Amino acid sequence: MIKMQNVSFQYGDFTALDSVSLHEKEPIIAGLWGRNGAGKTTLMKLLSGLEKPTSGDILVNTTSPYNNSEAMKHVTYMQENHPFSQHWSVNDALRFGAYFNPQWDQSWAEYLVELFELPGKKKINKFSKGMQTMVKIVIGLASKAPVTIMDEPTNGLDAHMRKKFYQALLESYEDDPRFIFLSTHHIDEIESLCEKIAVIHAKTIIRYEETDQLKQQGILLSGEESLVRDFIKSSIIIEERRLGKQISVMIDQRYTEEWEQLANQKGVSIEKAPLQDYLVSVTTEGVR
Ligand SMILES: Nc1ncnc2c1ncn2[C@@H]1O[C@H](COP(=O)(O)OP(=O)(O)OP(=O)(O)O)[C@@H](O)[C@H]1O
Repeated sequence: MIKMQNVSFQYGDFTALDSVSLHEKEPIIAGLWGRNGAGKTTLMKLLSGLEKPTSGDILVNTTSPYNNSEAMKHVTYMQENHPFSQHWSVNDALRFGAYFNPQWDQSWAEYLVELFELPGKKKINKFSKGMQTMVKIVIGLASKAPVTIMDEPTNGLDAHMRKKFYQALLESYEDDPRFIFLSTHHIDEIESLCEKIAVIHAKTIIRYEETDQLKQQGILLSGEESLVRDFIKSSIIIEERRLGKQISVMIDQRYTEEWEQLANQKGVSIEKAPLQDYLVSVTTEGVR
């Protein structure tokens, strides 16, 4: 489906991505998590052929995406601020979607427009941020492209609409399994949908793992400082807070029953770190 091998990318003198490798051969829903400016959009632009890598190789469905209109018939990329024409209504956007995507599913498009209660004739530039996101979702899912890339697809959606998005995405994926890649900086918003998660940091992909596996990482320990320090021994501390004689640390370990039993024996309090906190901590330079 997609393969990036040692890909680097520069905007002029500035290196935005450095030696990125990412390989997925299964049709799955995968997430791309990274902090602001980490390079999510740049990576997505490279995958969708909008930018040419400075070095390295990219294959999408076995062909190089850059400047390759044939390959791009099988890739849909919905950008964070998608450049819809000033004059387009939803109906116009659907017409263009149908024109550019050979696998376009008009009945799905109409179903989604109804699901999101979008007015078909109103100009998209008069829509709220959340409504513009919904239009992106409609085009992205109705395209049924084997590689569907969506930058920040939950941007501006309220809880109710987010739920509708989850439902639509999963239904669409079950009907037609394909590689769907979603970026976010709030992992909680997409984690339940994604089988795997890629983490981008320091200009490269530092993890690409099963979501269930990643969710087990990160242990929070707190208690009297000497007890906690003695307990963690050589584990890597990725976050540390102090309150008088007490400290609270996060360590980069898998939460297991064994850790739980040991902590209880030593009088150290233990909990599983929330995934978002864990990701923020592993991508924060400093405490080690
Ligand atoms: N056109 C450009 N010219 C120069 N630098 C750029 C350009 N576009 C992005 N960058 C830089 O490249 C880096 C990665 O940007 P990118 O937009 O890919 O990050 P992102 O993870 O999508 O960020 P965010 O979550 O804030 O949208 C940032 O440091 C950004 O300032």
